[in-house]
Amino acid sequence: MLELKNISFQVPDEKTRNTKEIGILKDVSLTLEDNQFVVITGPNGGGKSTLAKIIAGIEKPTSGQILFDGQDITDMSITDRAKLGISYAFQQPVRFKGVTVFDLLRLAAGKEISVAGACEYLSKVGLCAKDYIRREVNGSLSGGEIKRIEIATILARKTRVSVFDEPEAGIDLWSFQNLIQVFEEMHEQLHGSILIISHQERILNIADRIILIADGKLVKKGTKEEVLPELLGTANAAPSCDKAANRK
Ligand SMILES: Nc1ncnc2c1ncn2[C@@H]1O[C@H](COP(=O)(O)OP(=O)(O)OP(=O)(O)O)[C@@H](O)[C@H]1O
Repeated sequence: MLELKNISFQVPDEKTRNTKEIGILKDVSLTLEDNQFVVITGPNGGGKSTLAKIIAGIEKPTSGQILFDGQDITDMSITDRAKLGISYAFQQPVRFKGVTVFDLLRLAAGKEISVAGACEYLSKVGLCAKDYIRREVNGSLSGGEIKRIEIATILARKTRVSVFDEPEAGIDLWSFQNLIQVFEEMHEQLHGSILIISHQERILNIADRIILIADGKLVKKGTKEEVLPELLGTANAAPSCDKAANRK
């Protein structure tokens, strides 16, 4: 079980020459139960990616505590969190020059896997495996391809907590349908928790719980029946222009 207790994240406000701070996350508490599928959604700039990075250990909260099975991991590095079983797929994945797709999948699996085994992960994310397995994970891959390869590495990793930041970004409609199935299968077969940041109603629809984050705060959490109607009802509301002022 992963618990976030009163997480806040502040950064210096450049507009005030760093004399003041901007609150990106404000006192966010949430629990990710074992085997639970949670989707975090909310308006752009609300703090969702920051929260995911805090879980992965990429950012450190200004205050608050993160517990994993009761162990305080707030000050733990990304590598140590990964060893504990927390994996994270970036909104914009990183490229690794000189490393092939096969190497990356083997590294992710943490053990020797066959080419056939690696190809299976690629097929799951809608890539024709033979076209990609020997390719380098460099700038020659398109945004959608690299995104799918990264999702395949998370599948290979089979960790206790898998965090995906907007997995749908850059993915075409056909592959998107596949992706939904991948997440459903992951949820059924993997004994771990899945946390997805998404704006897509179809991903929200397959979640056990939905969390709404806006303006750095946890605004609502509950089942899709509890959260979706209100969310869809407010989706057309005009965006606020005084967001920056509200953050203070
Ligand atoms: N290190 C930082 N310094 C300054 N501002 C930051 C920093 N990190 C995040 N922000 C700001 O905090 C806000 C929240 O960013 P974040 O990426 O977490 O939002 P998000 O909810 O994931 O948005 P989106 O839906 O657009 O991906 C944004 O306005 C962003 O510009």
